[in-house]
Amino acid sequence: MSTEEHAVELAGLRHVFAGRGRGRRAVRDVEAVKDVDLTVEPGEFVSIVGPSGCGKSTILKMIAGLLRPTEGSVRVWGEPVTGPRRDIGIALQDATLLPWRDVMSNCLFPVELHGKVTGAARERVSGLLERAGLAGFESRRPKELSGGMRQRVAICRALADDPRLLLLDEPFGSLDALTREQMNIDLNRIWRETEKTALLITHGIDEAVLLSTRVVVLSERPGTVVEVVTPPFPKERTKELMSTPEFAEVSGQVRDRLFASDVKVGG
Ligand SMILES: Nc1ncnc2c1ncn2[C@@H]1O[C@H](COP(=O)(O)OP(=O)(O)OP(=O)(O)O)[C@@H](O)[C@H]1O
Repeated sequence: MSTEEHAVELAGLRHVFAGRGRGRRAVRDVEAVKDVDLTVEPGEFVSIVGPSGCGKSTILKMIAGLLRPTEGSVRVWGEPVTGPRRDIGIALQDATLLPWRDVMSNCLFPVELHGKVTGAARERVSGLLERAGLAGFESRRPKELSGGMRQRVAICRALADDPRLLLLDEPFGSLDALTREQMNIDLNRIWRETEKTALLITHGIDEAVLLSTRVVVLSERPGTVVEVVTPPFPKERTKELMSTPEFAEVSGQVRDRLFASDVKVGG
């Protein structure tokens, strides 16, 4: 492990999805991301925003070890990523909970995959569920929960094996605006209390500014970093913050860059 330990280090990252076939039915190669350089420090909450299809999920999958870069390197805690890692937790847009398992055993699933479920793991999950406002729902099945509750379970599950890095791909994309705002406040609290490093992909500019220590703006596909905005707010974020002129200014900065980034960078 390197002495200077970044949580995530992306250098010259490029990914091309290979095409297939020939002639009129051929599917062309797609260059999803290129020249992505980004470093995330321990304890940060970094959001990635960018136009639809600019390669955000592709970047996340490469960090998670689910997809190999065509060029460049991905390091997590100083080590090259060669496949899925136990110290990375992931939550996606769809909660993808197992319908026949209750909340507790859904959360314990990644712990089971990696070994034995100990009393300590159960306790950790109970603590997470409590922080997520789900105490008392441990024995419920996913279908007995609301959409927001299911997403909270998915985040608890991502944290269940005590990962050092949390990867979130549009986890609240399917929720209504009000629930989403509440989830953001909850996620900020969970992030502060668990002291994890988090990387979030989102289409929500306000969500990114509200949650993040840094917001990374990508260009249109092939996605590359065009701006990094640092919201100058304390770690604890509140709903009230969103109505301040300072918040509006930072959101405006991200929004302007995002619309400007609709212009292709580097051809
Ligand atoms: N498995 C795949 N095979 C081929 N092309 C793919 C594959 N996955 C993604 N792509 C292409 O790569 C590009 C980037 O996709 P990606 O899902 O990373 O974008 P995104 O920024 O996350 O999009 P969105 O914001 O719409 O969710 C898109 O053009 C997409 O069509």
